[in-house]
Amino acid sequence: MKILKFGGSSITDLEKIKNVLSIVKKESAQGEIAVVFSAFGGVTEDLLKCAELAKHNDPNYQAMLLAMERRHLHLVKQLIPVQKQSAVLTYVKVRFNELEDLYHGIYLIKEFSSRTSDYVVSFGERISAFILAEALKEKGLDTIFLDAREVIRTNDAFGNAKVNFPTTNQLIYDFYSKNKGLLIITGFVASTDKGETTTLGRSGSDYTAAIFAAALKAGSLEIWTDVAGVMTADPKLVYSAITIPQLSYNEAMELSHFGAKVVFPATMQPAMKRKIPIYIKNTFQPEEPGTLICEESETTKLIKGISSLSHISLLNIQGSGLVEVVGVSSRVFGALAKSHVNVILISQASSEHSICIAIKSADAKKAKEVIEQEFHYEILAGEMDKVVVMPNMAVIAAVGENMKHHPGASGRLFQALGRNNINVSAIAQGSSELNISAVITQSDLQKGLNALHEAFFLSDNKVLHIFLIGVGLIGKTLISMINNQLAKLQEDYMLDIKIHGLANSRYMAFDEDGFDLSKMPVPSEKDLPMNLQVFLNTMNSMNFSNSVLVDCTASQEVADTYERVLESKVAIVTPNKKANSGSLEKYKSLKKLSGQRNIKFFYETNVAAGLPVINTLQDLILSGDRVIRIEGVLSGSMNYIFSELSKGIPFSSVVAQAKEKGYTEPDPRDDLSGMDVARKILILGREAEQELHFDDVSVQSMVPEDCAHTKSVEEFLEKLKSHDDHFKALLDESNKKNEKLRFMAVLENGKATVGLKSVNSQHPFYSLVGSDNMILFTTERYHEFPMIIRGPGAGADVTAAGVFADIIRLGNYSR
Ligand SMILES: NC(=O)C1=CN([C@@H]2O[C@H](COP(=O)(O)OP(=O)(O)OC[C@H]3O[C@@H](n4cnc5c(N)ncnc54)[C@H](O)[C@@H]3O)[C@@H](O)[C@H]2O)C=CC1
Ligand SMILES: N[C@@H](CC=O)C(=O)O
Ligand code: NA
Repeated sequence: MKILKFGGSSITDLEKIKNVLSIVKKESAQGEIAVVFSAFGGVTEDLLKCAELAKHNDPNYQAMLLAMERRHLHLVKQLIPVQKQSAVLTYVKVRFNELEDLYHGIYLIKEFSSRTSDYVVSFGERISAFILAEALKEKGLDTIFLDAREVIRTNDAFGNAKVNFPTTNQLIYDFYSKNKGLLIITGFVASTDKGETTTLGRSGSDYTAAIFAAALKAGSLEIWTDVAGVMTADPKLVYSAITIPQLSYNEAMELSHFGAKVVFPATMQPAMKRKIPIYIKNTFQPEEPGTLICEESETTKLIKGISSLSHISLLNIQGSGLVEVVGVSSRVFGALAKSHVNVILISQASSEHSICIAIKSADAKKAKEVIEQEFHYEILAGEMDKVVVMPNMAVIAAVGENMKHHPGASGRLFQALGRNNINVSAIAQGSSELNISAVITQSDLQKGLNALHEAFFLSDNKVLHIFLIGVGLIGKTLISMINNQLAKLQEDYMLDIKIHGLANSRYMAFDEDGFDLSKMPVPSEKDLPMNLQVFLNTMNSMNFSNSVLVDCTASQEVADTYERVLESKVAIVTPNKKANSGSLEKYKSLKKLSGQRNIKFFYETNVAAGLPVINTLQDLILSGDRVIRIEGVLSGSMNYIFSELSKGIPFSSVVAQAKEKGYTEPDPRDDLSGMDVARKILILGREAEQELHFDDVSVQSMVPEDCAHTKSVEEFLEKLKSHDDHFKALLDESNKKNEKLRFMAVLENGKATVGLKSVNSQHPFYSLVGSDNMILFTTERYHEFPMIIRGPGAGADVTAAGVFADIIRLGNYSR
C-alpha cells in the first residue's frame, strides 16, 4: 500500500488535473494506493478572503463566491461526461448553498471565529476530493470518496487541531477494512468527538497523508508537488541547485528549519515514527526520481544541502561581569523567553567574555531592551556593556549527517566564504554535527550560498564566473583561447571558466549557465542595448562567487567603474591602461582597495602585452629591490612601424598595416602621439613605487600637427600620406649614421621622457624587429647589467594570452 498526496499547486486547472488523474491511474495499476487531495489551487485562500469580505460587511463576497462556484461547476463539466454530471453538479451546488448560508451568517453577525473558519475552509478539500473521485471513476477506477472528518479525530484547537492517534488509527483501519476500493481522501480536515470540523494546520494535507500512511502501515508515502524534490539550495538564489536524491529524516528536519519549504517535517512525524520512506515527487516531471526521505540516507557528498535564514539580527552581550559568573546565560535566555523572543543561534567562546545570539530582526529592539533591563545594575556598575545589535544579518547553514564521519566540512565552508571575502560574524555547530551555521551580512547571502554550493556540490573544480566587456579583437581572441583550453584546464588544473556577461559598445547579453564559447557569442541587436550601469547591476545581481570583470575595452568610462566593481567583491583583469594611468590618487586607491579587501586586480597586459613585465617588476619590489632606471621600447606598433619603414615602405602605409595586424590601439593616434607609451611608462614607474604624475612624463608626438584633429581614423590615415616624405627624411638621416629609429621611453630620477631616438648598433634596442618590445630594469640588485625582458609586445594572440594567464592566475586565489 502506498499513500499519494497531491497539493493545490498540482491541481490548479484542467490540464494539471488531467495530468494528476493519469498519474493516479498509472500508479494504481502498479499496486494498491490511496490518494489524498488538497483543495484546488487557490481555493482555500479564496474561501478565507470571501469570509473576510463578509465579516467586514462587504457584499462583494457574493460575487467572489459565485466565481468559485462557477470554477468548480466548470471543472465538473470538463472532467465528467454529460450523462453522469448531474449527481456531481448537485453535490457541488448543495455545498455552495451551504457556503452561501454560512457567509450570509458571517455577514450578518460580522464575526468569523476560528471554529467557523475551519468549517468554511473544509469545503475546499471536500469538494475537490469528491469531484476527483468521480473523475477517476471515469478512468475506470473503483474509487471511494472519504471525507477524512469521519476518521481523523482531534481536540478542538481550531486551526491547528491535535490528533487523537489511537482513535484515529482505529477509525482509519476500520474504514479501510470495510471499504474495498481506491480511497480518495480529503486532506487537511478532521473533526472533534462532537463532530465539529477542525483542520490540521500548516501543510495539513501532508499531515493527513502521513496519518493515513502510518495507520495503514503503508510501504511508502509520496508527496506530489510542483518542484523537483528538495534541492541542494534555494534555486531562486543558486542557479546551479540540484535535487537531493536522498535525505535522512533528521536532515530533512534541519533543512526545513532553515526554510526549505518543500516538506514541513513536523507533518511527516506519523510516517517517520513508523520509518515509512517518503518520496517528494514532481507532478510535472513524474518520471524524475525526486527526493527520498528515509531513516538512513546514502550519499557520497560531505553535506546534503545549504540553507539560510534572512532578516536576522545578532545581539552581542559582553563585559567582564560575564566571566565565571554562574547564571548569566540563564538570565539572558530567561529574559528573552519571558518576552517571547525566539533564539535562533547561540555562540559563546570559552573566554566567557561575551555571548552572541541570533534572533529575528523584528524582535531585536525588544530583546535589547529586556536584556538591558535584566542587567540594569551590572551595566550601571560597568560590569557589562550595553547590548550591541548588528542588524541586517543572515544565517547560512550547511546540513548533512555525513559531516559526522568526515573531518574537513567546516574547513571547506569557511574557506569558501573567506575566499569570497565574506566575513563571518558568528558560528554555531552542535555536537550532532548535522548542521554548521555561520552568521554573515544579509547582502553577502546570495554570494555565500553560491560559494558554498560550488564548494560542496559542483565538481571539485574551481569555477571562475566571467563578465567580459569589450568583445573586439582582444576579447574575441580571448574567448576562443578559453574555449580551446577549457577541457585541459578542467582536467589538469581543476579550473572551470564560465562567461555569463558579454558587452561591446552597442549591445550586451547575459547567460546564467554560461555562454557556449564554441559559438563565439558576440552580443548583437537580438540582445540588449549596452548600458554600463545595467551591465554591472546584472553582474552583481547574479552574485556568483569568484566573479571576474574582464575589461577588454580601451574605455575610460569602463575604467572609471573599477572602484565600484572591487567594492562589490568582483575581481578585475584588464589590458585597458586607462585606470592605472589616470590620476595617481586613483591608481593608489585601486591598489589599496584591492589589497585591503583581497580582491584581485590583474593587468599584466597593460605593458608589453603578454610579456611578464608587470609581474616581474612587482616581484622585484616585493622582494625589496629598488628601481633606478627603466628604459624601454614599449610600443609594439611603433616598433613595427619604424622597422617596416626602414624597408622602404611609406609611413602612412606601415601605420595602416600596424592597425591591420592588430598592434595599434583602437585609435592608432593613441600610439603615434606617444600617449600609449606615456601611459605604460607611467604605470611602470608607479609599480616601481614612484609618485609619478602625468606631468612628469614629457612626450614627443609623432602625429603631424594637421592630422591631430582629423575626425575619423580613416581620415587620419588618408591625411598622413602627405607626411610620408617627412618620415622618409628622418629615416634617411638615421640610416646615414648606420643607426635605427626607435620610439622609446626612459624613466630616471622621477622624470620620464617618451620619444623617437636614433640608436647605434651598440644599443640594446638596435636589434629589435617586428612588434618587439624590450624593457631594461636597472635596479639596486641588477646594477651592473640591467634585467632585460624582450619579445613581441602587441597583437591579438600575445595580448589575449596575457589576459588569459591573469585569469588563470586568479584561479589560484579562488575556490
Ligand atoms: N592590441 C594589442 O596588441 C593590445 C591591446 N591592449 C588593450 O586591449 C584593449 C582592447 O583592444 P582591442 O581589442 O584591440 O580593441 P577593439 O577596438 O578591437 O575592441 C574594443 C572593444 O571594446 C568595446 N567597447 C569600447 N568602449 C566600450 C564601452 N564603453 N562599453 C562596452 N564596450 C566598449 C568595443 O565595442 C569593442 O568591442 C585596449 O585597452 C588596448 O589598449 C593591450 C595590450 C596589447
Ligand atoms: N597599441 C599597443 C598595444 C598594447 O598595449 C602597442 O602598440 O604596443
Ligand atoms: Na605584460
